[in-house]
Amino acid sequence: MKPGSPTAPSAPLRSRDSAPRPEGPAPAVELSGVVRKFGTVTAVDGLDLTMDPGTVLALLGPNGAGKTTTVEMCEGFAGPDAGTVRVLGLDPVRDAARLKPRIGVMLQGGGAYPGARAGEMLHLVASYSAHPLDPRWLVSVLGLENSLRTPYRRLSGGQQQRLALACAIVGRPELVFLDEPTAGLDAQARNVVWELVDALRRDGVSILLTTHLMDEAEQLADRVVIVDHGRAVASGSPTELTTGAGRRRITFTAPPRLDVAAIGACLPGDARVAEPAPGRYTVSGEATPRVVAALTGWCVDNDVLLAGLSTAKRSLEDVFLELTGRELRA
Ligand SMILES: Nc1ncnc2c1ncn2[C@@H]1O[C@H](COP(=O)(O)OP(=O)(O)OP(=O)(O)O)[C@@H](O)[C@H]1O
Repeated sequence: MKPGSPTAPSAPLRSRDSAPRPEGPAPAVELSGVVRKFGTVTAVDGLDLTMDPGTVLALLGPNGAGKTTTVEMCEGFAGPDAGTVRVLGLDPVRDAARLKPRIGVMLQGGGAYPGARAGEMLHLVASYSAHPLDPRWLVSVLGLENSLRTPYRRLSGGQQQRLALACAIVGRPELVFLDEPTAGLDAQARNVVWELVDALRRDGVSILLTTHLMDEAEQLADRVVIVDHGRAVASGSPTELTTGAGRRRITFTAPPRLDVAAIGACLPGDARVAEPAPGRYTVSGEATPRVVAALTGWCVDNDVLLAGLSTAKRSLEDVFLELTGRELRA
């Protein structure tokens, strides 16, 4: 949360339950070999994942990657077909009664009573908690003052999203699940949500969020797990994933179907060129002036005009493309 921000949370967010437990801190979330099938569709396919307490972990992946299914198993809505799921050291299905007071859940689509007014809903959810946050403070931070008397079904999509977030955190959970928390929000509302997530993290709350927005994952997460077809294809901090231990890579755009083997043969060292998507190329190995000169030299010799060339830090989108050969938004 930026200093001086008019929406800066000032109320204590820390869970009353967040003091170290005698048995030592269990991982906030631990999945081991988790499989979940729907008929012939394998939504989650052998997923391993460990999330440290007090951190923000983003599950990043395209539509249908298995993010929501994974989160729903953590929330105890369904058990896995194989493997184990542990949340705060507990089995979310078997130990649901012990776990529910310690977690907050923001569902895609809200999971609300359609006729209830926004203010009634928030106060109802707050009443389930022994030590809730002040609902008036949350309403103010999330800009919901003018929506309190509006029935849930009449709220705009963005207002429903913000109310769902307020309901997820009003009980001071130790761990919050946020499924696509900024889907459908405008830039201003998205920033408010990002700032609130940041404030929760600073107060020691663990947050598992799903997103298909690279900038959201980069901005919020301590650790990103890139998911595709129900599997983790890469994980690490945003910096680790985008810089690959500090190295910069060359990417370039040019007409599709260039002879990548021929280009690679002109480059110094063992650099290889790949075309993971039509017209988008990557060069393996570290970007150096000699590699750039050799690449542009090949273009001169072959009358190829580059549309773009970058030696900047890779984005998570680039990382996903390199790993899967597909665009993250596809
Ligand atoms: N209840 C269900 N019945 C049948 N198939 C399902 C069910 N829930 C999920 N699936 C399928 O499982 C796969 C993973 O879906 P899931 O919703 O977990 O992906 P996701 O990564 O959250 O996608 P999105 O970003 O679109 O929400 C998809 O192929 C989806 O169609």
